[in-house]
Amino acid sequence: MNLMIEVKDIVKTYKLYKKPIDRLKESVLPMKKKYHEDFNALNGISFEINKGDALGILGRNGSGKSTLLKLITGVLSPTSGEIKVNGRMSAILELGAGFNPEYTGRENIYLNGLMIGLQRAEIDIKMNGIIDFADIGSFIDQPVKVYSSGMFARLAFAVAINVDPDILIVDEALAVGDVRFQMKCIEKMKELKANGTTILFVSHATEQVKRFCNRAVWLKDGVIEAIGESSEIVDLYEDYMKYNSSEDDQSRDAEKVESEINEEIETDMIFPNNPNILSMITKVNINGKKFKTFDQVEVEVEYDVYEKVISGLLLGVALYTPDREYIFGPNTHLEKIELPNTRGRHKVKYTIPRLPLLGGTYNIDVGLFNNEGIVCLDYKQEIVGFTIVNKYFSEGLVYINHEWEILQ
Ligand SMILES: Nc1ncnc2c1ncn2[C@@H]1O[C@H](COP(=O)(O)OP(=O)(O)OP(=O)(O)O)[C@@H](O)[C@H]1O
Repeated sequence: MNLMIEVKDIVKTYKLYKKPIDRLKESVLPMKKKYHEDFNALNGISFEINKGDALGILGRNGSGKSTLLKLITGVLSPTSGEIKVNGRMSAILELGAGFNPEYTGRENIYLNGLMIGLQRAEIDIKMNGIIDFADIGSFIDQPVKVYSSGMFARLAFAVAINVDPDILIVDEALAVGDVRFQMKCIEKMKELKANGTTILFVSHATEQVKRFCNRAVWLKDGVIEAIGESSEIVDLYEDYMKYNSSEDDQSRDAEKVESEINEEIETDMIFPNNPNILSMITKVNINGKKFKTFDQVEVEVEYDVYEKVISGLLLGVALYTPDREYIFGPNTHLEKIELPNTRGRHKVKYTIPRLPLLGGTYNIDVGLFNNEGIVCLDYKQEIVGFTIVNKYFSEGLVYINHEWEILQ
């Protein structure tokens, strides 16, 4: 095992001032009164990352994720503790960080390359690859202050990803940029991961962490709540968030999933004008609105693929209660079903032969993803629903097979 990052008992204390003037008072009257409160954004963090690990960093807003990444990249220094980094690191922390707004895109590629530790000649060799990857046309010779956030994202990613880093650090940035570009980035990140690059990845999209990372750490109020195998940690975190998410977190989640409820869509395949739409769910049908426990439920999903082919396309069908309790959500990738992924219209039938749910109302979400579920191509929340009505025969959410035995 090759240790790439070692974080030992890190504490990061920020000084919090009630009013801006307090900071000034404290600096001009240094030996007098203390005008600030100490706030530990991180408190006693220790972990190690080995070569080839992809570590997802989870935590609600303000839990200390960005602070941790800034400490690892050296943008900030810890108040106490030690961080050892072994290898060349490239990072996308905040979009535009590390860019000089007055420089052109091309000049900023040099600036970033030099900061990462490349020689000018090495940057020259990589320059065309980076420009091709960013794909922002003639803007590459414009000052970056005129860029849109999408262009920024493209350039920042193109640089960070194409400089052969030993360690790549990505903070949320994937959320910016269009689907096509996200897919390109994920492909490249997978390639880096396969070649042994160590990756640290902060994302509010827990599914991305589950699918892309092998390990994850959950930060809560500046301490490690859990660390380990990514799917386990994501499950723990999601469980916690279900009952403890703030409005802030919820609004982020709502942004993530554009829900289009019970939408009726065209019957003929129409190619969308928007080049970011690569595939779309066009129809979802269910074989009834009212069932009894153990009835067969069939959901037919029709979708269009607008690309010649979408590698790694997957379809997921998820069952929810009206309170958005997640009951069950298989997908074609996990179950090794080869989903048609070439240009044209396709139709898939999902069958639950004996639905074990007890009385109540249930909803179904349908999602199309690519790259083993990392990039969402289309998502229909609560697109169909049904009710289960029975004569009274049991209680609870699901019927679990069981036996009774009278022992005495
Ligand atoms: N420069 C600073 N001065 C004072 N407090 C700060 C400073 N930077 C961050 N903090 C505080 O430290 C805590 C951790 O912040 P941090 O940005 O690391 O959280 P985060 O998990 O990345 O949050 P988000 O998901 O919203 O980006 C927060 O309470 C934040 O308000």
